[in-house]
Amino acid sequence: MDGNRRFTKKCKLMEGAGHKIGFSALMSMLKYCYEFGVRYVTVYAFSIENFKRSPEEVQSLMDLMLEKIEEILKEQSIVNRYGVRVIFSGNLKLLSEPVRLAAERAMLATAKNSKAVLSICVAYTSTNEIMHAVQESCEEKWDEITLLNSSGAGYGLISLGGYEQDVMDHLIKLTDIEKHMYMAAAPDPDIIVRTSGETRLSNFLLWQSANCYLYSPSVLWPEIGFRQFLWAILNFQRIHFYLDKQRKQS
Ligand SMILES: CC(C)=CCC/C(C)=C/CC/C(C)=C/COP(=O)(O)OP(=O)(O)O
Repeated sequence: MDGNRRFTKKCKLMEGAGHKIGFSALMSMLKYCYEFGVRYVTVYAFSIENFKRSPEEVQSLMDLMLEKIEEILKEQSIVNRYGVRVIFSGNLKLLSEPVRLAAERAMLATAKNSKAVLSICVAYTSTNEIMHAVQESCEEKWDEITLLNSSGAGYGLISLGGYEQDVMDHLIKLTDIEKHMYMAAAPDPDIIVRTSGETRLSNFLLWQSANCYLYSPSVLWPEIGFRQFLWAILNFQRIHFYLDKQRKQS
């Protein structure tokens, strides 16, 4: 959701206004998604890098987050109207207690919703997610790892699948790591939309985006609307249709 501060400057608004309008833009985009049958949406709301911003800005973003979490829990909110399960993904221990508790409350309150999943990435970076998943996988198999070390057997520790899996037994497999990803509740994305014309992933879903279509409209996030939503879907379908045709011909 790139370009909220630039939108504030561009429209000469009060500090923080761009992020508030950005939240409304998010609600509109979610409505389009759910109306058109997109069941999994993941948003990059606050990265671990964002903690390096000025304390005032971090505080104001956290206040906004808190206010908006309360809003999405209301009976008539988009989340409840469309039966959306909300998941906060990231290193939630880095959040202040009120925000972390509100996030946990939101996850609990929507846990039984089953029509769609909204993953909100906060205190998130992809490299942190991967490190966390590898550490959890090692911890899970710690007894076996120590046994292996003491026996001196020539086994591999981590397997990424493929050839080496045939010739060696491995304790930690790709599926073990994936199960511990913050993103485990959602399938890999088909489309990543990054506004303001940026084509970098900036440490977002690096593991999950291997086969993903990146769409980067030039609008700032608060300006995003139905036109960009439609373009994202149509371009994705066009590329898929073309790749399918190529595959059938070869
Ligand atoms: C509950 C919930 C999901 C709340 C989300 C609210 C929201 C819109 C958060 C966006 C936060 C953010 C750092 C966006 C990037 O724009 P930027 O600040 O980096 O702006 P810039 O790209 O112009 O510098």
